[in-house]
Amino acid sequence: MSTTQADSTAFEVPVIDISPYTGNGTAEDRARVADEMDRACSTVGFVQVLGHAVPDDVWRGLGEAVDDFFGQSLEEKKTYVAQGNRGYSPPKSESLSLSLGIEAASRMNDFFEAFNVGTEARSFAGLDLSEDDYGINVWPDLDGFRPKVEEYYAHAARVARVLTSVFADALSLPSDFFEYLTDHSVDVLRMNNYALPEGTVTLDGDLTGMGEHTDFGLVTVLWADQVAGLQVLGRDGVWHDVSPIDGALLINLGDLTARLTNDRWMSTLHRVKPPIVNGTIQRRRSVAFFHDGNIDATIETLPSHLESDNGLAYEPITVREHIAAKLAGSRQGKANTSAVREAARVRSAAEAAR
Ligand SMILES: O=C(O)CCC(=O)C(=O)O
Ligand SMILES: [Fe+2]
Repeated sequence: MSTTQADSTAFEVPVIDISPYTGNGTAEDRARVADEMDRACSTVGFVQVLGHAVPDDVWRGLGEAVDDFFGQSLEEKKTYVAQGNRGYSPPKSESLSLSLGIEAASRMNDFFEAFNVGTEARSFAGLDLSEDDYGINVWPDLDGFRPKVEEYYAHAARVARVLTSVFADALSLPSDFFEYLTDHSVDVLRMNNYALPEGTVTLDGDLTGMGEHTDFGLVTVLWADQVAGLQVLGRDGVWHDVSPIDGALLINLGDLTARLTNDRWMSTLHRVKPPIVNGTIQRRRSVAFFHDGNIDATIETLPSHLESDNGLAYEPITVREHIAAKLAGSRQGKANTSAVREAARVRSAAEAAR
């Protein structure tokens, strides 16, 4: 067994049933869900969501698509390497902790491999958007892959939008508040595969599946295997193992929502450190849907949350500027010096674990 510095006692990721929002819930039921969301977002920043209404066959189809894609040879997968935040990322091509300005302790890039698709500028015919900001999808030549992924994508996008309407209620905002931030949202679906062919690296217990990071945008909807590996940094400064209960989607807030609420709602640090059992890593899959907001939207702290700034107010930032700074870190090895608050949290957790 590797040491993961995780302690799973006394840490729970709240379970919230959002069916009053996905169906026709009463005002009272919705208010209860919004209250639960406010509590979860201000104490944990991760939630397990039930009542999301993703049909079982769509859920299963996504898993099949992921297996089909990653089951190909590395050589085949590499033919889908693409520009920008699209296509295939081979193992060890990224280092997520640099998105926070932190050098990975192992100085080794993360071993996950990923395949990304997302919103394209050309889907918004009436708007003058650049493909450089959005990206052009590449689709593998695999039977059934594209329809399965597109079906799940549509559901994940729906769930993300339902969540922002829960957020609007929970933050006492007008119910259409998030619409002006998200009507041409930069959304990306990232399929992650954590598996290392035997003999490719030394299994020394210091391997990182995906380095510690916060997500960049408004909210992330995460479909994940129940295999161990995902760890979340609690307010106690300790990394906790998290795995979803049956049928739950995990959701977590990103930096932009933390900025809106001046950190009352948490963009929680997380990482993936699969346990190594008898010298082998158990394969794990996850699929993250990132709902990041319109590329040209300016994110500034809500007037209702300006008071709680402990002397550290966030400057307004556009979604474009924020994403560019984070990606420059994880993809080009350039530390993001503006993520001061998040980086301080990672360092103090490392100190505490010593
Ligand atoms: O694999 C996971 O469970 C987490 C993935 C993740 O954090 C990400 O893709 O941003
Ligand atoms: Fe993440």
